[in-house]
Amino acid sequence: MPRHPDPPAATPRPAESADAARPTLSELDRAQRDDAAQPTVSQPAVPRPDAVQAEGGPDLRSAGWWPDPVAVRETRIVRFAQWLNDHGRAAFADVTDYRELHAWSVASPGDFWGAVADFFAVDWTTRPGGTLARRTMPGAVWFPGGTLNVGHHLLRAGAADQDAVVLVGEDGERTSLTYAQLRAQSAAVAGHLRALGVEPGDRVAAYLPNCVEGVVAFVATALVGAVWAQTGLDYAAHSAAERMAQLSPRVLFAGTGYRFGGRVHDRRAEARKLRDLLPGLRHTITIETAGKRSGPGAGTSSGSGDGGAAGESSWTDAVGAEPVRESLSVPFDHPLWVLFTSGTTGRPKGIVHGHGGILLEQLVSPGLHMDLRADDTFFWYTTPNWMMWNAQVCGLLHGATTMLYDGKPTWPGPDALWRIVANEGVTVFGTSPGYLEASQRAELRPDVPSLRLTGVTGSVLPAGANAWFRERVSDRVQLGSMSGGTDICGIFVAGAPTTPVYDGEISGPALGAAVEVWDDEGKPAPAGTPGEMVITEPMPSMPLRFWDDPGDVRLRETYFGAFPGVWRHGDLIERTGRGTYVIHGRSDATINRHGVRLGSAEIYAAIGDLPDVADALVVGVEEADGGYWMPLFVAPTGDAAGLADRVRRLIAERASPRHVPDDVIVVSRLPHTRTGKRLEVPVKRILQGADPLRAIDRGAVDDAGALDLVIAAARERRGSR
Ligand SMILES: CC(=O)CC(=O)O
Repeated sequence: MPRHPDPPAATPRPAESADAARPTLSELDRAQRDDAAQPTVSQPAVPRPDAVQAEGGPDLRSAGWWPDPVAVRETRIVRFAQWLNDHGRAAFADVTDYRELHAWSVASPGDFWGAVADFFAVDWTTRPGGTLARRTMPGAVWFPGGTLNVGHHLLRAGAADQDAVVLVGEDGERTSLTYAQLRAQSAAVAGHLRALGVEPGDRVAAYLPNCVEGVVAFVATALVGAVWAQTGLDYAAHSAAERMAQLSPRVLFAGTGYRFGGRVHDRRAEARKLRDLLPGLRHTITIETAGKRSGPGAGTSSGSGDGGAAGESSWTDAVGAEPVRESLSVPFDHPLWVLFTSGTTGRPKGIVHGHGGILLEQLVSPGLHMDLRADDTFFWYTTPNWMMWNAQVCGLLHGATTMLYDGKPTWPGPDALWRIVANEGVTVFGTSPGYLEASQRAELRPDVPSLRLTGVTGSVLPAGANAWFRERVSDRVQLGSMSGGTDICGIFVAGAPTTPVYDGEISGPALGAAVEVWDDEGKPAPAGTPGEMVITEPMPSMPLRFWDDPGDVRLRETYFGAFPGVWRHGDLIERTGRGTYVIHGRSDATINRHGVRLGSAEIYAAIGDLPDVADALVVGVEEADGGYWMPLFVAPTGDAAGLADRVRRLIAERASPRHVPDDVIVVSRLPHTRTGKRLEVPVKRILQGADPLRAIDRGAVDDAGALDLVIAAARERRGSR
């Protein structure tokens, strides 16, 4: 297979410098197929001020944030639209009009993704023979014949002496690597993997906290064409094995400990347990992470490195190995990593993504939607268990500095993440709605002058959090809510530098995402009516397959079972009259009370700023006798006297009397997935009679004791009704 020459030392190439002399991917593609024969999709639009006035549309004064018309001209998304016009690939009347750009991106997906590859100067080893050779779902064929390597792209864009990765620990310890160091270390670790006998397509597992070594290990794995799979070090060994044993990894990178909530958690024994639970494992590379100072006997024995049975080596051995001189060029659809679903419904499914699809998605989502550039410091609070870790590392594609934090977001106080933003000069910051709400409850006033964009994802951003952000953080900084998922390691709906932000709404469909809202019969739902979010055109980062799913049976069932040929994502979503979106929750957790569909998000939003509610969880349970029960669990911040009545009153006032739950049950704490998501579906299933051990993988829950509390409290209340 051809290889890229010497990628670890590659000189960064300026992005957006496509070679005009070569045939463009769209030209190649047009020769292969007739895009015009394909159906186009109806397009939602995000209105501009002039357009809105002309159409007598929504009152723009209700937009909480509006793009600066001068500043947008400098954004990458506008430069992309201008570039499309200049190269005759599109003919936009207004390059700052997001609606036009989006409509084009989904009417001609092959042209769009091909243009992305050219605009960002994707470094093909072998140029593909077209862009979208088969436009079907599942089974789309993207960039046939093209070969490349994501690892090479992660290393090429940053300046040698610029920080590539910075880790801040809970204790304030700071570790960093420049791009030159990242290149050198990942080439060496790649050499170590090769010396251990790792072949393209072999799996490399990681059991690590957030650490710079994890980034190096991932890049190294990609450079040799092996497949990365990671579970955070906070998972118990058997839960990590439930994910990774499916893959029979050859090599395991294992950390020794992590910090969380002011404590060091020594994980050496757990790592040893995991090693014994992975069939076919040949070698473990131990990385001394936060547990290194926690006692004697850290498992760092310098080992054989010979690829024999159960060898061991240290990180020092790995970075001291003979470096590879080149990355392995692999086909567009060569597997890059396996991401796992959160495991809240049965055994975690392994989602396999490819080099080319992830590269393109991660050029678009941070590069165009977040305007990420080489001079940015990009910090998204995440754990290695969540796809946002993968997305954040892809900030390297843009030459940015990627910030990692290992610890609790509210330790030693609720402002922990804001302090990192301030101290490190973070320019693009990502967090969860929950963190913003906690900041609001704590009445913080973060002083973060470096910030120019904040993103949130993971759950629904209530309108109150937008207003708080404007008043207490900045009215200059765009606060963009977005939603996509592990399934594509990317976004379906999001903001962009050219779109306004309306409180509690997501600004529009993401580029390349043909988002529609359908009713249960598969007909488009009118604006203002919640329905299923569907995607009607293929995207290159859709899963190549699920791990161990012969004939793609589970993959088809998961995404294409409801509407053949159309991706049903499982989100209950509404398109507003102005073309923005409101997500009401997961569609399988929808509350359907006496025929009225209610989104749990409206209930959370109604009580989100109540200072005495720390957390809430609502479910709707269809009962065996045909009845319907809707309990709301609340965890109080302090004294719970009178809380249930206050909660009921507020929901009736701010949502509607229909949203008032049948019961408000106060519990001391609530469970989530380890990525911070509410456990609506498993709790509902358990209350409907499912076996708790089958309804959820307890290892995927942050506090399994809290889950038991919720179930016991619910049963007790139901018994007394
Ligand atoms: C981008 C996302 O949608 C992240 C998530 O919620 O998993």
